[in-house]
Amino acid sequence: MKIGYLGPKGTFTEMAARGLFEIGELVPYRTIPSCMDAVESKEVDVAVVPIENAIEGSVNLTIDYLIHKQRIPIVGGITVPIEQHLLINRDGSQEVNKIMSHPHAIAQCHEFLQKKYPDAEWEYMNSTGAAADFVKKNPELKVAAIANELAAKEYGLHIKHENIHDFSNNRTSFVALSNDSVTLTCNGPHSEDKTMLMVTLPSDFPGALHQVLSAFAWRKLNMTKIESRPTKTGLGNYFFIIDVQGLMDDVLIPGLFPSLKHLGVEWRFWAVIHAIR
Ligand SMILES: O=C(O)C(=O)C[C@]1(C(=O)O)C=C[C@@H](O)C=C1
Repeated sequence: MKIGYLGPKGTFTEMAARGLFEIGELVPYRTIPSCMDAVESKEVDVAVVPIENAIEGSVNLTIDYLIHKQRIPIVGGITVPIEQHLLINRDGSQEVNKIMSHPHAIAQCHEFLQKKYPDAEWEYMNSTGAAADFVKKNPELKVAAIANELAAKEYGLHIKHENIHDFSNNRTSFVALSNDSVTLTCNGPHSEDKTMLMVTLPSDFPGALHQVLSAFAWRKLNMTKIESRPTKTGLGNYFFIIDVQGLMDDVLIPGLFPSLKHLGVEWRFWAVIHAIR
């Protein structure tokens, strides 16, 4: 089995892919969309991409691409603890005037950067691994990467500052996308199993969202997230992403759908089965 992931080597997504699948060939892609396109063109059997970070919230690129471009089924998920380090070249300067990383990784370390490197420039990269790769390839520059321990090993970089993320409970959830049924490193139900629903209201009228949420409430469905995203059809047009605890085969979630239909709501759902870490 070929597993596409947001590369290059040494990203958190690689860690997630290794946690989700015991066997398979890992194929790195430069961006989240190219990784998802590779599933549709059958270059790979499955793609692993980040979907939500505990500090920064949703990975909008993944959600929007999943909804507007490639509606690939979610076949699994995993949540990975995120520990960020500041990496520099072993043979390079100890001085740092530029810090590179994925935007989420930079945002997760704002306090540290403000305190330790208030004058350093930031440069956003496609992934933490891409930043580490750049630092490795440019020893003459005074650059550092925010990335993980795997990247430090992979690119032979020195950890100048360890655990620089501002909040200790930093975690990111990743999903596996595939048109086929795949075998996950997963055994039985998990407390983080959830169903993700995309809900579009029939029209904008007072209480429309309240009516939809009532259908969840009286079934005692535990919503763990609700978020609005633009439909991209015009200013002020939004749909909702709703996460509900439990899987589709639970009795209560399928029972929700007739009510949504009655309210004229359009919906789409994905079951996110979590691998055991
Ligand atoms: O850059 C990486 O290593 C990724 O896997 C991407 C990503 C993200 O999209 O949020 C994943 C986990 C961390 O939160 C930082 C970056």
